[in-house]
Amino acid sequence: MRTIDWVDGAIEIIDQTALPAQLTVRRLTTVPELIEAIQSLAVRGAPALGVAGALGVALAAQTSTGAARDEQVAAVAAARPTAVNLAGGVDRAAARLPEGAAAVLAEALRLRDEEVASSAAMAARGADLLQERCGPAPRLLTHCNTGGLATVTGGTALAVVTELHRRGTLGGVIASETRPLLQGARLTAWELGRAGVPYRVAVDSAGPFLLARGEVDAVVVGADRICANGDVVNKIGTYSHALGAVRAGVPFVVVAPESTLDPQTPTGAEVPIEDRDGAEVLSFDGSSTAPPGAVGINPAFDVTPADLVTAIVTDTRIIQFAGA
Ligand SMILES: CSC[C@H]1O[C@H](OP(=O)(O)O)[C@H](O)[C@@H]1O
Repeated sequence: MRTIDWVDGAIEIIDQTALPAQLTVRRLTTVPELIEAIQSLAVRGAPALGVAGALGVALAAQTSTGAARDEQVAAVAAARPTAVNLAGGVDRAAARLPEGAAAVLAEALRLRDEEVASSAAMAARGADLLQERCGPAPRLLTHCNTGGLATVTGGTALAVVTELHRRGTLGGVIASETRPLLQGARLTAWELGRAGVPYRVAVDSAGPFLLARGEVDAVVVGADRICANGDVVNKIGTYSHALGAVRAGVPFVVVAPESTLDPQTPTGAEVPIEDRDGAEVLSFDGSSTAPPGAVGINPAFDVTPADLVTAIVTDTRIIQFAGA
């Protein structure tokens, strides 16, 4: 099942806010509906956002013209600031606007198909690397959600996990829950369960201690933007796991398609970090967890400096960092 696709003239997505309780497909027929879905994380994950951005341009080209269309295109690109794929997907499809709506859609569908192929390539390349570096049955820690739900299908870091399971060489996997929106506990757990992969869920702050206790052979995560110097921008909590990995002497491996590399941005210091509503921190499953008057702080991403990264696995290469 694809996380996002173009079906009969509209965008269809799996509504990730309803998982794991309900598997719901939503049909988006207007650009404002798409923007709301992006901002509420009904559709999320860097590669999926890239395809959403490109299909958003196709939707704008199909439903509006002139300045109104251009405003809608700009609004899609600005829906979330951190994952480079979103604006990248918009730019790629928008370059075809002079050729007409059909050309825009064709470009968006090419991007969709490229992301599908990228997932398969990263799965094999990443599994080979981890087996080489960590022995025949690596025990992994992963953060946030990087499965098919974060892409079109297949995933990035989680595709490596499921590939090792398919090979019969996965020693185990711990998914950190990923507060406050629980992409790990809700989405990664759901995907691993469906794939028949045994897993355990840990609170985010347990990661460094589990590493210190020798329970993890490698940390494997995705990315939302990889800067020119190798700094990795990813879900909040990634940096803590990287520090724990280096302290424990185990590899910290990032799995991301080439479309997430951003050579135009020199370092992580220049990346806009999405600050989400603090109320997300102060509630759980719809119930408030803090007293009236509490104020939440809610950066959605952090920056892992390149010197903490062992390797970046993309769909076409492995970038090794000597420092780690
Ligand atoms: C394979 S990219 C997944 C990437 O996106 C997530 O962010 P969000 O759930 O806010 O879209 C997280 O950073 C994942 O690593």
